[in-house]
Amino acid sequence: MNIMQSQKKILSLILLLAVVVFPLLPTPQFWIIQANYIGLYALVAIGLVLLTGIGGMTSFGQAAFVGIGAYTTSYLTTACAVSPWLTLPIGLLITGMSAYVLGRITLRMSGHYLPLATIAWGISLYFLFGKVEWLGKYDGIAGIPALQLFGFDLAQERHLYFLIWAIVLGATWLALNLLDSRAGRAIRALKGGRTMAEAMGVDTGRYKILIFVLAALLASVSGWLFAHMQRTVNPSPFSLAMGIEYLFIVVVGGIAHVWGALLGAGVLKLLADQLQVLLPALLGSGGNYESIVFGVILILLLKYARGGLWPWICALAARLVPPVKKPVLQPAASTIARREVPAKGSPLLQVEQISKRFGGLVAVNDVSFGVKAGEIVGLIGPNGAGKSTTFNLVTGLLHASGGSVTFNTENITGLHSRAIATRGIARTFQHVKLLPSMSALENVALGAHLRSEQGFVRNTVNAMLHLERKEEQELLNEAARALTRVGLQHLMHEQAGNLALGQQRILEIARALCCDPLLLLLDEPAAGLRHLEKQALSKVLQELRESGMSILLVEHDMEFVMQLTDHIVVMEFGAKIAEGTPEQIQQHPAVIEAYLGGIE
Ligand SMILES: Nc1ncnc2c1ncn2[C@@H]1O[C@H](COP(=O)(O)OP(=O)(O)OP(=O)(O)O)[C@@H](O)[C@H]1O
Repeated sequence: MNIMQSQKKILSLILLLAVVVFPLLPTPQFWIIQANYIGLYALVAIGLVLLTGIGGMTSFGQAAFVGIGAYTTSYLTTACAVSPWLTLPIGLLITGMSAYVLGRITLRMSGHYLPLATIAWGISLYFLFGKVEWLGKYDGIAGIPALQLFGFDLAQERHLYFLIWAIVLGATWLALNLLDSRAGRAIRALKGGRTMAEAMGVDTGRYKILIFVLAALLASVSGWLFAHMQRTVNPSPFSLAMGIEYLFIVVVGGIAHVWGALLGAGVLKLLADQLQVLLPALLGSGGNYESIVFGVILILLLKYARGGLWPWICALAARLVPPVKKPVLQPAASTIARREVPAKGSPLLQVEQISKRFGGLVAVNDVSFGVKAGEIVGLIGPNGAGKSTTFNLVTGLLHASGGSVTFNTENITGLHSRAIATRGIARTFQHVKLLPSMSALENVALGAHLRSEQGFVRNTVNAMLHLERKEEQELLNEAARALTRVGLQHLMHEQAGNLALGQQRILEIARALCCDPLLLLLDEPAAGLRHLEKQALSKVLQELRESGMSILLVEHDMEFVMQLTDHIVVMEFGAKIAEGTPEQIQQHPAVIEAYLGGIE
């Protein structure tokens, strides 16, 4: 166990002790009730951190899921005398199913359409609670029984406190574990957009649904606890206004931090209580003035501290107690199965008469070429020649209007990028697509996503319970090996966003290598690199070729291409105009005319 881990363990123990001791002290009842409310808000907020702060999907509708949990138990315990301990799983099932259906319909929406959709179902469910006869309409349901556990009467706030906070800390632990895993990297990659994550083999649709359902389940548990704490429910606490308040909590606490959810819930609840007393006294009349103050705080936060309070506190703590530098991992020999590499010189990729039309524009026109195992092929041409489009056709980011692509004897035409990544084609991007707040090691480990042998559900459950530590260590070891291969091992714990552009480009290559590809597709790998960096990159690529890797690269830097590649394909206006060895291409009249004409 290293020093960082022991520091974390000590902090966790102090926190646990504080939570346990708080109600045992002669703490006034008022503060116990406040702590219970903070716990209920924190549960919803943890889900929102996963969904919005980390997954990048803004939801205004979480209060409706709290409502489903609360109304399910309220109705079943009062009208059907079902035990509250049975209504909890029933509520979770109903919430989970509703969230799954809503998620399937709405999560495909992009931009502002998704938040608008969450507002729509938030409002719909609120009115549903208020209109249904057997749910008591706007008067709601009263006479909900208190919880009983091991002979303890949880009607007493001090007793209920322990249950609420055990659940909150449990949820915090599960969420932190989830994020610190292969599944967590996939979830964090969602914010970087679909393209990169899918190219690394991440099923983005599945992970979006996963965190949507998890966030809804946490909200549902909060609703269940709320109903048995209040002993009465009506639609008001589940309205759109409350949905906005939950979002406000995570923005204040730190929208991308699980601990920020707890902090935001505490700060908001305590602030609201103080303002509710203070403002009417100051202004001389009653009213919801605290909402105005919250509005102003929100605007100030969005302008000056978008990350919220948690990162601010962490930065302060790091200044007081500088964090211990993590040691550079010395990668052990790989323990994960690798693909069988085809014999050097055997045909690996064959592109046959491929075409792509964008409306009236023919971006790629009947282009054919091949890549043999163990060779580096360059795809060159002037700007707009169709090189990137060809790349995107090979990697499944675009679908061809005609022609075919065969890889390792299999026809892969029309497959989507995840399926193509699964077959052993990994790529980098013209405009670097890294996750800037993640470390270099974690970014590279994302490339190893497909190398886990566990299924989706098992992997997620194991990740939440931290039962996959051995496999996680193997994946991180693979990432460390890839970083060592490209000479960036000394930067493995550095945030990717802090690296120079040249290093970021090489980091993308390491991430692609971590997929254990048979073919590496590099889109302008030398763009923006200085002379020495280009030389270093060229050396890395030559070493990869020597180790049997096949590479197809698009590049503008002629010197780089000519000294590195075995074979070159030249495109102009979407068509192939020449191909051959670097020497042949340098002499080719059509190339000199069309492309190298200006460089005598
Ligand atoms: N999604 C798209 N919709 C419409 N036109 C597109 C699209 N993508 C590319 N094009 C057009 O297709 C042509 C080829 O573009 P492409 O990006 O493949 O060229 P390139 O050779 O990679 O250029 P560069 O070297 O500047 O990156 C260009 O005219 C471009 O404007």
